[in-house]
Amino acid sequence: MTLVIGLTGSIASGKSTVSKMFSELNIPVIDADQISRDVVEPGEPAYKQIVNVFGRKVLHEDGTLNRKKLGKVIFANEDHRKQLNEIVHPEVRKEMVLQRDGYKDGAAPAVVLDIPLLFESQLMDYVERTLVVYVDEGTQLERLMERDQSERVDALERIKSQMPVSKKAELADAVIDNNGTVEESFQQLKDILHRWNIV
Ligand SMILES: CC(C)(COP(=O)(O)OP(=O)(O)OC[C@H]1O[C@@H](n2cnc3c(N)ncnc32)[C@H](O)[C@@H]1O)[C@@H](O)C(=O)NCCC(=O)NCCS
Ligand SMILES: Nc1ncnc2c1ncn2[C@@H]1O[C@H](COP(=O)(O)OP(=O)(O)OP(=O)(O)O)[C@@H](O)[C@H]1O
Repeated sequence: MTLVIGLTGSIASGKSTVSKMFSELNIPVIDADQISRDVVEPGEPAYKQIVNVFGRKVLHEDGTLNRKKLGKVIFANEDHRKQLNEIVHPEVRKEMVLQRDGYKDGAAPAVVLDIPLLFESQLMDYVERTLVVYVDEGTQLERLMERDQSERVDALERIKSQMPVSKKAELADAVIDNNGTVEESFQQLKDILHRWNIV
């Protein structure tokens, strides 16, 4: 049986970093962020709805989505964020389920759904176990600003648009404390997967 693991956390808590560790262990990862990029490509249904709702101001000259501009709009305004989520999330969920079911009862001992908004979007029924990558707020802000070269106000807007990662850690079946080194987090992951009889 293939165990379906929901990997989540908050922005810049280290989900992608832990996703890479799963790949190193030959455990497949389905990345909701990547799917959310695929479904807004020009010509996709969600792309047309985004242009209808937000206008061409959120597009580059070449017609592709200006992610920075759309991000500014939706992280500064909850109503706009809800409008975008209503357009994109159903398309992401459809594709995620398709990919997940392709792995079930396959050879892999587990498949991972990397879903940033797993708890906010109440997607716990899509997975069997939840794993949260935890980081304290100060480290989260520092790493986010460093990675995205973003301003403090923009980084804080994104962090505040999600459930606090400390709350997610309380809801999770297992937690990786990612405040230390990447190696220390990798050891925590292996210990959890050993407990779950995956490795
Ligand atoms: C607004 C967009 C265009 C900004 O793109 P950008 O390349 O700057 O960010 P990216 O997509 O890489 O997201 C980075 C992180 O932001 C956070 N985030 C993204 N969208 C949201 C959202 N709607 N609500 C809360 N947090 C979000 C997540 O932690 C995500 O991992 C993009 O984030 C988007 O399309 N969001 C709506 C779809 C969505 O909710 N995706 C995240 C979960 S599937
Ligand atoms: N243990 C760690 N030590 C130092 N830096 C780290 C650690 N874990 C992650 N990072 C760095 O912190 C930043 C955020 O990590 P990552 O991109 O994995 O977070 P994320 O949760 O996937 O973010 P997002 O929600 O935006 O997808 C990256 O630049 C990453 O290299």
